[in-house]
Amino acid sequence: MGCTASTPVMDTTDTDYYEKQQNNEVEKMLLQHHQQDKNRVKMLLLGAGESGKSTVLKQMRVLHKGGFTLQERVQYGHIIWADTVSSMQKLIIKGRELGVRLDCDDASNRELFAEKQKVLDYKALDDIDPLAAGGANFLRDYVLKYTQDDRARHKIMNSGNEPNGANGGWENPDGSRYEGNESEDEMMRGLLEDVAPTGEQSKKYTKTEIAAAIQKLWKDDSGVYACFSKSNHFHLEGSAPYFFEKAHLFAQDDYVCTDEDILKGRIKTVGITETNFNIDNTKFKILDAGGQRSERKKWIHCFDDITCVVFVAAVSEYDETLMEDDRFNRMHESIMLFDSLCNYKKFLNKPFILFLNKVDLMKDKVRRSPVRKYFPDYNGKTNDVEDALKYFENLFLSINRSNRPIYVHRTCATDTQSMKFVLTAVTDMVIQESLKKSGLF
Ligand SMILES: Nc1nc2c(ncn2[C@@H]2O[C@H](COP(=O)(O)OP(=O)(O)OP(=O)(O)O)[C@@H](O)[C@H]2O)c(=O)[nH]1
Ligand SMILES: [Mg+2]
Repeated sequence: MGCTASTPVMDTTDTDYYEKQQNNEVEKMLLQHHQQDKNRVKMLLLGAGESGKSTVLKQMRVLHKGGFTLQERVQYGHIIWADTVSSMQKLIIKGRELGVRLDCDDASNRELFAEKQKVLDYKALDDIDPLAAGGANFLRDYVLKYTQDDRARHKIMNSGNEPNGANGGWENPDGSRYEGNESEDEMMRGLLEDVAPTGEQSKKYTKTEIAAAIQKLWKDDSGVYACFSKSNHFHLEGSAPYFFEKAHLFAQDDYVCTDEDILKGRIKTVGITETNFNIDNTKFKILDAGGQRSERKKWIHCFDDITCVVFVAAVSEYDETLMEDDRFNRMHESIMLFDSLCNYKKFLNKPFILFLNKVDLMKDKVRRSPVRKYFPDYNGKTNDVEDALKYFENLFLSINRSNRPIYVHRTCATDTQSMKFVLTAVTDMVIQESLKKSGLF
């Protein structure tokens, strides 16, 4: 008698059987997801606040995702208009504080004097839709950035809370989240009372008139320009000159922002955003982290399974202080951050890329602001951008205590043409590296 191998017979009437089947399916799916995730390139964009991380990500979207939605173009239109007005107001107010003589403060210069009055009276929040501009996050950032009212700043800074997440929820000091709306709305209303317009004043002028006044002050008031040259002493939007030049367009209610406008515009990143790309048949997940101090405690949550890190440092900021603490030099902060990330044990065997960003602004800056004044051991030529860039590049590289090379690129993140080359070189290198690691190359 032959012997046959017996196969266990499943009792398909058993309810356990169906449960086991389902579990197997779920496990299979999880495994597949895990496998897919392992094959995906996970690139982290890190660096201090305003260094240009989100601008790099925007360029990736222009190159690989066809750019921006209409909703984003409208949102940036509102934000840029508010930033245009507030930046000019700030130049006038800071000019006085810094002792810069403004032509528009001279009552005998009637035209400029009147234009200044219009700009100072105008309340940008009157003419924009705060919801379309980003809701609670926009309003809070607006108040923090521009109000001259210390009470409002103080109230926010000491609230112990930070809005985070798309709907503007707040993280409590103990780490729990508050998503509620009522008291947040109330708080925002309270804050805005401190800075909000009476409504009456603004309505005296149209946006077109205000745009014309801004452009006149920018072009004809030598004091306003002199104050701009000292803007390393206070916080001013880096793209303010661009906004002033195009103020007449941003003043139009139906103006739709171009790609360049969006690249020049700024929305601070809150938390960590994830964007997926398909580049040369490789899936990229790019994580863009908010760089301001209060945001950095969230970084650790995305450090696992990283393929590579792109560290963005704004080299033009060697003579500026932090928005969040004006006692700290921005470049020192960036170097300190680079030190801890480049030598962080989880990143030691990962490709590490350094973008020395804002080289366009650096070129203008070295002519008027000597590097040696802020970095006494700088021994390159004064006013020489190449020497200054080399100095900062060496400074960053000297911090690397690992054996792996750091890939350095000098970038202008707002320039699509040059970024196309840089980003292609970076993604090619990362794809090659990950193929080598997976043994496929
Ligand atoms: N001129 C110039 N402006 C730049 C460059 N890179 C970024 N910017 C501008 O700098 C501002 C800040 O850039 P973001 O990309 O928002 O900075 P970030 O690092 O994402 O900042 P956080 O989200 O706060 O961490 C924006 O207005 C950009 O347009 C550059 O290379 N040149
Ligand atoms: Mg950002």
